[in-house]
Amino acid sequence: MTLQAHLEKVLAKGDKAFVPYIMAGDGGLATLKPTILKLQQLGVSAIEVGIPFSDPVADGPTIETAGERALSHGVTLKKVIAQLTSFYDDITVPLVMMTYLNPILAYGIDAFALDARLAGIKGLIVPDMPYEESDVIHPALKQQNIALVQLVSLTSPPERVKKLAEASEGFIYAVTVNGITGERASFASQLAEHFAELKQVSSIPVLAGFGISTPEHVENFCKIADGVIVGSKIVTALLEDDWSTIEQLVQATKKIEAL
Ligand SMILES: O=P(O)(O)OC[C@@H](O)[C@@H](O)c1c[nH]c2ccccc12
Repeated sequence: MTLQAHLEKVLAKGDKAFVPYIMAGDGGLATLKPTILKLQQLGVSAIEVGIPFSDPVADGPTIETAGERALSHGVTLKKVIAQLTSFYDDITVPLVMMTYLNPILAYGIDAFALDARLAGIKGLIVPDMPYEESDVIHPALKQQNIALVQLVSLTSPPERVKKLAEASEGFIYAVTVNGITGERASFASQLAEHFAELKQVSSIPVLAGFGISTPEHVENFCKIADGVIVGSKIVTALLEDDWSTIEQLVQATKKIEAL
């Protein structure tokens, strides 16, 4: 099943999508399997699997230090893919990989796309690759049925939003703030309008991400979007082995009445 179909199945049940972000290999590569299987058991809709990178673009301090920890464990794109492949049969939740372009080019685009599919990757986010340059990897991804997810920022002009919304695959990653990843206390007030416009130009699910860190945030964004992506809060909770916080965030997507 494609990433989009997976998410639409969640939405058809009346739930909203919950997508946790994890830094692969934070705590060592051996943590990857138990973490993914436990999140899957909690009923998350997909998992964004981040590849640590020496030169990240949009990462705030929490994700950045998680990346440094993973790198100190010797984690690489190749090792993550090999590890995921080793428990492929246990994975039922769609995986969305977040990696920068350089590791993909170093891997070899066709080899990466093939190996990623064999590892259970259904979608890909490449934050430092502008949509205009996505032709470099898009054909290889298409061949392996891997959706290339586009990020839409708050500052994109309407024409560009429309273009990105049409080009995005799997879902649209709607960034909720101007700036970097990380927990936030509050959000801009006109977000409801922004999401309404985004929903209007998109035919695929629209998920909100950046700064979402409490059950209340999750509920609020689920009223205006099809679901949420939570990164920093999940990374911190995993570090502290605090599964009740994660469970509360997931549960907050299950009692949503649309506006
Ligand atoms: O950490 P936050 O604020 O909850 O946001 C999710 C984000 O961390 C995750 O999706 C992500 C991590 N690194 C990225 C780089 C670009 C875009 C998105 C990301």
